Amino acid sequence: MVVTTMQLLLRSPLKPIRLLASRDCSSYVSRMRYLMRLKEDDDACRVALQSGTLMLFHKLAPLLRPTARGIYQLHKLQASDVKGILGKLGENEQLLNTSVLIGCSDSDVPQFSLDVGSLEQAAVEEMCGGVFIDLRKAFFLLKGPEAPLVAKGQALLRWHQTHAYCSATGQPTERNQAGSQRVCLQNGATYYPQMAPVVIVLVSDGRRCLLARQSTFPRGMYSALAGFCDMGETTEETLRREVAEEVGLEVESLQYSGSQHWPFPQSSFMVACHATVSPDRAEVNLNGAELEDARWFTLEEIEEALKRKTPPRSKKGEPTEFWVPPSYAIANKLILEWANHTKSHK
Ligand SMILES: NC(=O)C1=CN([C@@H]2O[C@H](COP(=O)(O)OP(=O)(O)OC[C@H]3O[C@@H](n4cnc5c(N)ncnc54)[C@H](O)[C@@H]3O)[C@@H](O)[C@H]2O)C=CC1
Ligand SMILES: [Mg+2]
Repeated sequence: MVVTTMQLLLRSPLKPIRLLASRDCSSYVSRMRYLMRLKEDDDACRVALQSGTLMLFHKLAPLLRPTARGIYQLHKLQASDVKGILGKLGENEQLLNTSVLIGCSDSDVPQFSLDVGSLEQAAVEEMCGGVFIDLRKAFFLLKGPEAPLVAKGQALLRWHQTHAYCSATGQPTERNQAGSQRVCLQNGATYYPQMAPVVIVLVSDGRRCLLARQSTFPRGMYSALAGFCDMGETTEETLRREVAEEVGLEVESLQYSGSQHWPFPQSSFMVACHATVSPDRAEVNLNGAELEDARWFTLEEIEEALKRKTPPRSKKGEPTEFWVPPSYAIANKLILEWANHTKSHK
């Protein structure tokens, strides 16, 4: 059937998305109100910093702590620990005030992140018993809620490092204590941290799913198709355009799956969907300028790839086994959902 008009169907539009309820709803509300206050009240935020926990970064690489062979955790420090490190390494204690507020733990402890890129990396690592690891690698090592926390911490620090000046006046901007905004000292314009909206889509023909790779991806890794939204586009329009541009296919239906903040390249807001194409109109016509390869994968191939929890190693010259993004990446969630759905309908 030739699709002449936009036939993108959002299936089950009224199906509710269940949120993980906290054990005590009122404590969730009070935590959110507390965070709101810290963003508005610089003095309260400075007090909170003294009793909060800090995640350290060095030139945007997070500090992790090895806990057992191959197992790492985010290394969280107290303000007093950080002051001690700054003092021993001859750095002004005021550096602590460049921390940014990230959140609040379930036990009501405010969480901050701080970049100590001005200090010698090895010296900080030795004093903390940790190691600064590139964020992409850290995503393979961290489990549970630590990965989104570290992503948020890094993204906010990066935003401050790249928004020191007003884009209208060229004059310096000044941050509030929480780091939730910056204001131009000349014209008073307020800047807030931004994310670029991206649609990520796992296309299926009912039997197989379509994954692609860019030449910059690590060897052997394939992911779902993704693309930035153009100004004025809806999610559906971006999805339809990106699939057409990148692989020359026309999608027939889509279903929303979830969303995620992704700290690369400068903070993206990923909107994840499943989409279908007709099996008799599934021939890929690759846009070689954007993608190195795009292929249909069977359920068996996907199940094998999902078993690999870390990037496979291959000897020089040998082809690398096919693998998919780490479990924290929303692409992984889409692939897992597709595999479970396809298996249950076999
Ligand atoms: N969390 C996840 O599971 C995954 C996340 N991603 C992310 O999705 C993002 C978008 O995917 P791509 O295929 O690269 O997008 P894309 O297909 O739109 O192509 C990227 C190109 O779009 C242009 N562009 C337009 N607006 C842009 C903006 N705001 N920022 C940067 N470039 C912009 C640039 O020319 C850039 O080279 C990537 O940055 C990647 O990090 C991609 C796959 C999986
Ligand atoms: Mg793309």
